Amino acid sequence: MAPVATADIVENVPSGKAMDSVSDAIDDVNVIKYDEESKFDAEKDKNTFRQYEDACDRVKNFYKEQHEKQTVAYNLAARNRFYSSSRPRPKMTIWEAMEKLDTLVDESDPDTSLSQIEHLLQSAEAIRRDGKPRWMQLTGLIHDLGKLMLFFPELETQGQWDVVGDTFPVGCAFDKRIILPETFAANPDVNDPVYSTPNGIYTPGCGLDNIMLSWGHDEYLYHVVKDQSTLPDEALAMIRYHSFYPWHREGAYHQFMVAKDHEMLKAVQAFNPYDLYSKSDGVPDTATLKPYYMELINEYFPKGVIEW
Ligand SMILES: O[C@H]1[C@H](O)[C@@H](O)[C@H](O)[C@@H](O)[C@H]1O
Ligand SMILES: [Fe+2]
Ligand SMILES: [Fe+2]
Repeated sequence: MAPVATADIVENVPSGKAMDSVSDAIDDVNVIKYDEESKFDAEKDKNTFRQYEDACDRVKNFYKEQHEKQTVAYNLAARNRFYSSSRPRPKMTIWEAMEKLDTLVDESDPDTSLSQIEHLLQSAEAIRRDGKPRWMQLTGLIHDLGKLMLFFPELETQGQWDVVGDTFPVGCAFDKRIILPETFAANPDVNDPVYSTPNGIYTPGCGLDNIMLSWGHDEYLYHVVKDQSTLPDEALAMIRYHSFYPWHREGAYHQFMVAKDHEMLKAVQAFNPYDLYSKSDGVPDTATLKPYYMELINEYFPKGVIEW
């Protein structure tokens, strides 16, 4: 857990008794209160988001390709490439990464016409306006930076289908609650005697850490951030599972969860409205917001330059 900027809180608090309330105050700024209603999405018309059956051909074709090609074999190969010790790792700061990502148009997304940097700032700003912890604001700011993998040739991404879009486990049956489920018919794993069973290669209660989620920007960024930042576990879960809608929204694959996953589910669900419904907010002014977020980045990424 990262140290909180305590200067303001600690000032003028000399006695031992009062110090207790200081640590209470520190906890308070860092903790998400799950029972507290989000003010931010109360006004949104949620039925206008994620309408995949009515989506344009660009989005439908994206999922057709993704559902056909995300196989166990492909996922193992992608992970091998990523973990290979000989892989040269590009180096850049978080802000440089945000600027680099800005040219990407996400083919899986029916809900935004804005650039990636604007989407990241919208998410972070919505979290900040709702008075959520600083680490969660930063999580909003960076959560999609994994899409940068498209620009790193050594990762050999195959197109957008192994970078963006919702995620789902491979190695067990594809659940009907994944969007456009009929498009899995063309995935060779549906004919595999093990991968096509409800639990597949996994056992119930094995924990989500042991499930191979379709390869893409969530898993990639999770691995980059977990060793190079001081962000808490909840932030790492928000990054790793934010596209896992069949799990966090539809309630699928719960048989694999362990106690920690139930805690993390609350965090991911608390994060989701800020990712999804902020897409209809106004366009943020990048230059004005930069100083605030640079400070936040420096707080949780002590190295400055990140190895991607
Ligand atoms: O189209 C979107 C987009 O690619 C997001 O970054 C991802 O997190 C969502 O799950 C997906 O539906
Ligand atoms: Fe995402
Ligand atoms: Fe996002």
